[in-house]
Amino acid sequence: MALSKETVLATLQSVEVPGGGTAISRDLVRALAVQDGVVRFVLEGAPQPELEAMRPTLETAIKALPEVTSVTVVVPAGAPRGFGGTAQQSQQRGPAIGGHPKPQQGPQKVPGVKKIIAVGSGKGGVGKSTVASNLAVALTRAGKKVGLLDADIYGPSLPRMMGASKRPASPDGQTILPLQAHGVTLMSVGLMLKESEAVIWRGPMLMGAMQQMLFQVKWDEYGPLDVLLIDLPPGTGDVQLTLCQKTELDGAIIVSTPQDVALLDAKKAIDMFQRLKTPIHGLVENMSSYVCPNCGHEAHLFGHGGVAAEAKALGLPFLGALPVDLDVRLAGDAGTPIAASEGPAAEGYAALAQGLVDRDLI
Ligand SMILES: Nc1ncnc2c1ncn2[C@@H]1O[C@H](COP(=O)(O)OP(=O)(O)OP(=O)(O)O)[C@@H](O)[C@H]1O
Repeated sequence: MALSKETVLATLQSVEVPGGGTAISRDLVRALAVQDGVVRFVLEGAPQPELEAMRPTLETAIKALPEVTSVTVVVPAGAPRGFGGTAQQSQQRGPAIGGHPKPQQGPQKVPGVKKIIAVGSGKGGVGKSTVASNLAVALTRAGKKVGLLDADIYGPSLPRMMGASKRPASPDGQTILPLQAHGVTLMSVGLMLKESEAVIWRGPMLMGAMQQMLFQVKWDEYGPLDVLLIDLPPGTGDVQLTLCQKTELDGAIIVSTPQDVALLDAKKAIDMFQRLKTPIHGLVENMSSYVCPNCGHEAHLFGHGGVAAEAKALGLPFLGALPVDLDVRLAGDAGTPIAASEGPAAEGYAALAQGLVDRDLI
């Protein structure tokens, strides 16, 4: 009888590996290929020395199968640290982030959260995280209990923008306790990983991480949330899809600059949400205009009014225009969003927040 994938998986499941458990129970096996007696797979999801230590055990076990002619087990160089491990290890260093998504029946509510709103953009660098962090603070100032999840796995900037850098605690090695900054309950993949780790993840790892960020984080740690804002990565990839499939998403806000290239990508993001049946709560034009602080001249660096026009054409609400403002950038870099201060920029965000509250979206 020809060697099957199931036989190899069953063998891997039966062998205890150094560090405890099996490579299957610890979700360490990726890209298993079995063909004509040749077995190949990748070991990923635990510290590299641990993976190297278990490689010979696994190779020996697979080679012992009668139909096997060769075995190749690959441990990628620089495998992420801090994933996987036994329950005891994971309790010591906090929960493992990333891994295959767990089976789940349909979209589920996130415990302790009334509404979930995604903040997305098509293009990167248009100010999505700036808008998400400031909107979170403005909504908090308007009396709402707000959570903010940084799902921008490839460039998590919310810890810096919100002035939070502590690694979240996990008393039982499973539940993750979010941080609190400027009155906002905050969690970011960036707080759980070393800077270079997430960028090497493939789709399933990203999807697993998203699922954990939604369901393993104790979002009501500081009281039940009226809304959880999710800062998405730019584009229309695995994170966006996971979010729409795993949770009951109440709506999405799309941020764009008025520039044609940004708008083109924003339309793709809108199309994706519409196809996934997520209501679009509205569009925000960021970097809409620039008023020279010296002479008062108003310039339109990236064009002007394009997002409002697009919203009208698509029959979607236009939520507001936010100018290019040096203070907005400096405040973000300093870890205190401008919405936490007084002045015209903070008022712009307060108006954006109030508009959402008035329409009963939050
Ligand atoms: N209205 C604004 N005025 C001045 N600077 C801004 C404004 N909006 C965003 N910025 C600055 O532009 C840069 C990019 O913004 P931000 O990180 O919010 O964009 P993003 O769309 O989330 O990017 P990414 O694609 O990396 O997630 C940041 O340095 C931010 O401070």
